[in-house]
Amino acid sequence: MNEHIERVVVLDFGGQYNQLIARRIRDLHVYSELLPHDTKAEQLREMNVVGIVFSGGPRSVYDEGAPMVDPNIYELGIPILGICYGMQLMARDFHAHVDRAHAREYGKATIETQVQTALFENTPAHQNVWMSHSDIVTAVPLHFQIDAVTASAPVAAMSSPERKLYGVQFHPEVQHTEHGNDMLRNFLYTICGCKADWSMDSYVDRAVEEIRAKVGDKRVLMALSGGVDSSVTAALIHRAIGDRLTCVFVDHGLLRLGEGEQVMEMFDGVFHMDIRKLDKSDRFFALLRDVVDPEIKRKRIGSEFVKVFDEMAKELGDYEFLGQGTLYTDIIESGTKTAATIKSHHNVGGLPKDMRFELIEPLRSLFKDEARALGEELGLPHAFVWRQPFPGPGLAIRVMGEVTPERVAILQKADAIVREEVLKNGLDKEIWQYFAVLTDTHSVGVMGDERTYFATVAIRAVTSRDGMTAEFAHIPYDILSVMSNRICNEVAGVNRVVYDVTSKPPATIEWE
Ligand SMILES: Nc1ncnc2c1ncn2[C@@H]1O[C@H](COP(=O)(O)OP(=O)(O)OP(=O)(O)O)[C@@H](O)[C@H]1O
Ligand SMILES: O=c1[nH]c(=O)c2[nH+]cn([C@@H]3O[C@H](COP(=O)(O)O)[C@@H](O)[C@H]3O)c2[nH]1
Ligand SMILES: NC(=O)CC[C@H](N)C(=O)O
Ligand SMILES: [Mg+2]
Repeated sequence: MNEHIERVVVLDFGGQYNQLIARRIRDLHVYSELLPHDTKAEQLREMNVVGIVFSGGPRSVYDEGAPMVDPNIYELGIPILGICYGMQLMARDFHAHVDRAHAREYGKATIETQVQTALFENTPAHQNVWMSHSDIVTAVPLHFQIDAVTASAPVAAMSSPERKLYGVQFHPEVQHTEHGNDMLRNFLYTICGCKADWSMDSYVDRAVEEIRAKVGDKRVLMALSGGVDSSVTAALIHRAIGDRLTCVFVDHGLLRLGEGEQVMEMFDGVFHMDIRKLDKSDRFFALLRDVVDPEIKRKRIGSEFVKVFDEMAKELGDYEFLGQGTLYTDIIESGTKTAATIKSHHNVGGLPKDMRFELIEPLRSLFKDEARALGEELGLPHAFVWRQPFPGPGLAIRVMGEVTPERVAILQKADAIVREEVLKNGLDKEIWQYFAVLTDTHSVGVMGDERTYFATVAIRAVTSRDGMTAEFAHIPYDILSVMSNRICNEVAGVNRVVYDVTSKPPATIEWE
């Protein structure tokens, strides 16, 4: 990357949305990248940085060892936007007070702007934003002003416009902050004076070149699930190295009803590459016997996947590389040096430490919508690119408690009904993911004048753009009612259906 290109740097305090901030800025045609929070002011001065963003983060600013910035950064005269932890840090550094866990705010909040600063230009005085914090700035530092409040946050936004320092308690980078993109645009163009001189080079060409350079004349074994990310990755690797790519699709017994066959059918005739399906359900069920802890489930599945690939590689000959459709979302949720572990995605945090493969993951800095755009650019059929995401550990993380073939079979039936009804009613275009969860709760029911004591199924359906934040989908009651009736009537062992009405945060999309 050309050092002289104008850039906005995001200093990383370990927040879940950090890469998303950089991504949103790049979408606005300004080059942006994430750097460690302790990057020196001197280094920034040499890099043609025109704006700095302090990201959010899981820590509290007064915690021992809480991540800090080089104080000289405030002397650079470069505009700074502090987001959440970033604003709290700015408040602390200028000697204002931050209260620990004063008012927990997760999800939607309404701010009322007090001062129409450059950041809020062309946005309404009352607007919905997305919050995810428990600490709070209670008073602004000297020479700062309060720009916005919410019902529970006395300082939802603050600034010192002369010094070009701005802070917001909410997250402008997430889709659910209505005018977040306008605020980022204002920050870039009005406050930092950016030129809009960046556009994503042809990602395909660059990725193909990188794969060729890394793999040389060797071969790649690709973990293919039939999902969006691995299909796009396979197409990309295939373009780079042709038939030195072998794809392996593992049926771990935790797939949705009929999925094993459907995936192979889908690929047939579209992908002219070597694809093998392996039936390993016995092994995975044996491994999950008695396991109820979600993190243990994920880790066991992740390492078993790699074992299967390892055996396959030995059987087929000589493979040093493992291709995976890992996205940035999988990496951040699995935890990094500064980011907390939310859940270990099987393909990242679930990988064994002594794995002998080197990984090829060309999508690892992308978000889902970017992966989809890439898929379209590669000419993949619409049905591949717009499938709803399905997690690698499959139904194991949608069966609360122990995973047995019998419980998975119950879930498969309930889940098929949810999917059928969503498709029948044409809701699949607006809903990001829709599925059933088998809870570990039993409850009393009455069926045919008899008492039952059966399992509860939860329906989960969310809207989202990239899976980082989500809102529960507003499925009409009459459709929910059909789903509920059908599940209780058609799936033996279920007598109650509930609808999950939580957003992410505070919940996640999957239940485990
Ligand atoms: N059943 C499977 N067989 C082989 N590889 C798998 C399987 N399930 C997941 N993987 C690997 O793990 C990666 C991550 O899974 P993930 O579900 O996030 O991606 P995906 O299945 O490719 O796309 P989507 O998010 O649309 O489901 C996949 O890209 C793939 O490389
Ligand atoms: O490949 C995957 N391996 C995993 O271990 C995993 N866990 C969650 N997901 C998917 O990631 C998105 C975000 O999910 P959560 O809100 O539940 O964290 C949603 O789209 C989830 O379906 C996974 N995908
Ligand atoms: N999302 C964040 O940056 C959270 C900041 C801080 N840990 C809080 O709870 O308020
Ligand atoms: Mg998947």
